[in-house]
Amino acid sequence: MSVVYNRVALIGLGLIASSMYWAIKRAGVAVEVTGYARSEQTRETARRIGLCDVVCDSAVEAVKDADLVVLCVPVGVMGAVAADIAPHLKDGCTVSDVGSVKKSVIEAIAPHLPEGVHFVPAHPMAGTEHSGPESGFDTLFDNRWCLIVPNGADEAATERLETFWQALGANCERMDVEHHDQVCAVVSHIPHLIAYTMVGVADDLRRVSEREVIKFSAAGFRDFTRIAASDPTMWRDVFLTNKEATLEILGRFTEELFALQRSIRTGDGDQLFDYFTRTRAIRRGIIEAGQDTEAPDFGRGKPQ
Ligand SMILES: NC(=O)c1ccc[n+]([C@@H]2O[C@H](COP(=O)([O-])OP(=O)(O)OC[C@H]3O[C@@H](n4cnc5c(N)ncnc54)[C@H](O)[C@@H]3O)[C@@H](O)[C@H]2O)c1
Ligand SMILES: O=C(O)C(=O)C[C@]1(C(=O)O)C=C[C@@H](O)C=C1
Repeated sequence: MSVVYNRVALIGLGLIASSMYWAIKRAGVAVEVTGYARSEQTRETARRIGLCDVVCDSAVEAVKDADLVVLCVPVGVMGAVAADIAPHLKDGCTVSDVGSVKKSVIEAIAPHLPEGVHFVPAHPMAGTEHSGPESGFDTLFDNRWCLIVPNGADEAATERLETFWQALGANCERMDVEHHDQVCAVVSHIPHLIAYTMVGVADDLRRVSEREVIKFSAAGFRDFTRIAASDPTMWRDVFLTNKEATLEILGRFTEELFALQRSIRTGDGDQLFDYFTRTRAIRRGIIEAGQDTEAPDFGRGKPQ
């Protein structure tokens, strides 16, 4: 793979930035990668594990002469970081982010950026429940979507960023801002809220959580606990900044939940069966589209 950006700066050295760094090295798409994280401890860890070619003690230093600057911090602090680095950006460089929410992040970042800097927001649809500089790995983005939200950005700068993400293993798709936030509310934000709630309910039932949860939990509840172990700062910010879309989808979700509750109470087995049949087809569709690498291959029939 050839070099796409000479110098890349990663601001915020957590799961996503560290995965980006290892994937950048694997692909050889940048000559030099600088990094900055707010806490001294994170910077020390980064230096110890060789995360980034140069770990800087300020964001201003990290973005100096960078051709691509990627903001990899929680969505609630994107604006403050943009304000800090804006006067020090190289003319003609691209600024991007990996935030899980787009409308509020664009509103927070864009006003700070000088003319002559290209702003191309992006969002890799890949992650784990882990966070911090030691949680990243180079295959995180392989065969995952990276949503690009150009929002009027320069075409050449957008295509260049797409080439970069493709080199990191992702497939790119462009989306407009509102659509992005609504889709992510459905496929990511509300599922996380449901997992947090389910694990919280189990925890409230102390008797259950102290013994039975650990002892009897099979795949179903374990999947919920994995998701509910996700970073509290990141997810607090997601819900506070994607209020409109998450409240709308949550409203739809509770309506459906009440309908199912009614079916259980009235003994409407047909309604429950039809509902579960419909949702099962969705799961199979995801697997057939090759989006779940851990799932069994339904095409091969039942396991022997
Ligand atoms: N974790 C996921 O599954 C996932 C997936 C896609 C996108 N995202 C988005 O990526 C971004 C980063 O998420 P992550 O999972 O890598 O989080 P993380 O908690 O692993 O890392 C965030 C990093 O940002 C640093 N940071 C926080 N405030 C800062 C500031 N003011 N200045 C500089 N650094 C600061 C933290 O110290 C930490 O190193 C978030 O915006 C999140 O919404 C996360
Ligand atoms: O795989 C996970 O654990 C994730 O939570 C990743 C996940 C998701 O919900 O799919 C989480 C947040 C993102 O913005 C994108 C991806």
